[in-house]
Amino acid sequence: MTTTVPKVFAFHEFAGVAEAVADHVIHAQNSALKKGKASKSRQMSATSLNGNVNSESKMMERVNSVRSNASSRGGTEDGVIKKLKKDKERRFKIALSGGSLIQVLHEGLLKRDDVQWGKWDIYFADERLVPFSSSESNYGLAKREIFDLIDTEKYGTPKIYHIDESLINDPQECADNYEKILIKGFAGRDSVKLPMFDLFLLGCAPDGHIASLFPNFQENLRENLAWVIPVENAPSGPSNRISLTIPVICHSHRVTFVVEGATKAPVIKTIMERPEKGLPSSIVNEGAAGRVSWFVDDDALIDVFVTKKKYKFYDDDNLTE
Ligand SMILES: O=C1O[C@H](COP(=O)(O)O)[C@@H](O)[C@H](O)[C@H]1O
Repeated sequence: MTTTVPKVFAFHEFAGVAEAVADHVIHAQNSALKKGKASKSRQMSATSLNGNVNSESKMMERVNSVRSNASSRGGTEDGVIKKLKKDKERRFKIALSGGSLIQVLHEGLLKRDDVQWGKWDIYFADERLVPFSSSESNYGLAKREIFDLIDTEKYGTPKIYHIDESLINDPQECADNYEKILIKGFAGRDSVKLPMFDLFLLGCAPDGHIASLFPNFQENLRENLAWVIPVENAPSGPSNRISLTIPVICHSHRVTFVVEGATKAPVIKTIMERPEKGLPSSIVNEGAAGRVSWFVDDDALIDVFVTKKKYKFYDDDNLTE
């Protein structure tokens, strides 16, 4: 394995991590929805064409502007309208892990007013096979700490894709069922080899597991066909789980780790300094090279030799990506 160094953003305290992670997530959202200045002006034209503007002259002005923009770019008016419709239908596809990440998102995201929750498709990186009401359920935790607290009147309702709770006693069946849910959400297995998330959010436990991929479970780490696998006899936490696989994680547009606390410093040291040990995170750092970021507090970086970056908040008003 070669040594690929990911971007590591360091923070003095938890609040700093939460705010920066929220900004990073919203930037990923905005890029996915193409909510830049260019698309904003296109959206205005779309509104006019949908008849939501009272003044007829204003509407004609915008229709003409769409026409002239179309012809100046060598396109047709029909083509532009189709594109406007496509822009409107675009969704932000995100995979969430459970554990401490949920508290980070609770702190950071709920206070932002630029989260377009109604355009989010939320999947889970992994799930512990316990009832949703258990404090150990990833979906259950995210529901209580985030989803139930969203002002849906104002921001819309996200589509949430969780496991089928009735299958928690059968890991294989549960994994197969969740894979089917992904296949449906990502346009079918025949048309896409792997789903592509706009953003895949991961934690990393002190024992090095990410999602429900554990360091010594080599077969799981090598899985390259299934999108979702059953995990049995997990060495920590609930023993039965399902997990999205390494190829799915690495195929994402952005892969982001969020890690805090001194108990994680030893594993972060191994990940950053000894990639040849092949911990799950090191495999992802390598497999998704160039698309991986780490948001880590200083406690988790004690004695870790790595280049730390300062996170710069985005100004998405100028987003043209
Ligand atoms: O078991 C799990 O643990 C990891 C790491 O959790 P953390 O609390 O140490 O951040 C988590 O990312 C995963 O979703 C969960 O099932």
